[in-house]
Amino acid sequence: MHPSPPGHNAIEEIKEKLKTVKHKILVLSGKGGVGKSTFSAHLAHGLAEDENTQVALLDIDICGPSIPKMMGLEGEQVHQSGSGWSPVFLEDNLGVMSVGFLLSSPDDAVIWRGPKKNGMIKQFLRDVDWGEVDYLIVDTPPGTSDEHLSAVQYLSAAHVDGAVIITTPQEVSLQDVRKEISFCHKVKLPIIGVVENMSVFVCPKCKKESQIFPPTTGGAEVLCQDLKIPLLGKVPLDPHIGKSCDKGQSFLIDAPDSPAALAYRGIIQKIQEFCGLHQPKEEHLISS
Ligand SMILES: Nc1ncnc2c1ncn2[C@@H]1O[C@H](COP(=O)(O)OP(=O)(O)OP(=O)(O)O)[C@@H](O)[C@H]1O
Ligand code: SF4
Repeated sequence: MHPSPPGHNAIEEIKEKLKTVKHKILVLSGKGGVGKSTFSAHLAHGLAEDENTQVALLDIDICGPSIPKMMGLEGEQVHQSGSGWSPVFLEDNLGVMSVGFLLSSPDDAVIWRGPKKNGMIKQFLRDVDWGEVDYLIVDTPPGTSDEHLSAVQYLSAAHVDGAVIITTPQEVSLQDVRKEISFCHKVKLPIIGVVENMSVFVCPKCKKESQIFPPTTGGAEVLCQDLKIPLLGKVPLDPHIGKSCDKGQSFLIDAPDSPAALAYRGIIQKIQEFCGLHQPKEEHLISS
């Protein structure tokens, strides 16, 4: 069952709070474990490499917040300011907010039920004091659950630019992407494009490409052609990505010339171009 649309006051408050945020990007995946949080973290790192760009990363994966660890911010806590919660700053121009900062231990399972989760998402959107921000990246929970719909509803009130959908080349993941795409159409969320993650393995010695997960149906490329959605790029499988994340570092800095870092950069550039070209539409609130 879908949650009812947020009340008029909540929408107005969120709209007011996010007025200082120029671009809002949702990162979605139908399946868990396909690399959505890793992508969100590196989108934030990549955009924040320009010190004149203010970037905010919001992790609303209420059941499995992994952003604090990936950003090297485990154990940090949010502070209450006069006008709301202050994000945790990794750099002067990169602020992070995660439900993980509210847990007493990283192992605490967050098993809140729908209404409480929705309340938490609303609170994040309404009460975090982001300040003047160029890009807000929202790492969402996997699936097309209630949390998604609420996040999209609240964010759509504040003009979302669009969604980036992450998948692996495997059919099980692509099937969920199709559902995710129809969900986006249903809630009138523009789709920036699809990222195929863990596409191939590039041998560090001879640079030969091997398909670890051979696509049976043509992978994301065919899906994007069929559904007339941009394929933003393919990120190869690189074990160093996990190592950088475990250390809370940017893989883009750790291995700048690797095929995966180059792929991330190409995708980030396309997202920047999309945000520059597309002005977010006027409110597209859900009437269901
Ligand atoms: N291109 C890649 N190459 C190698 N490892 C990767 C790549 N992308 C992600 N990973 C690894 O895959 C694992 C899952 O990634 P991540 O946590 O980002 O997935 P997720 O989609 O956000 O999962 P969930 O939705 O369950 O939170 C991590 O260990 C991460 O380091
Ligand atoms: S891809 Fe080439 S270098 Fe890499 S392990 Fe195979 S043969 Fe060796």
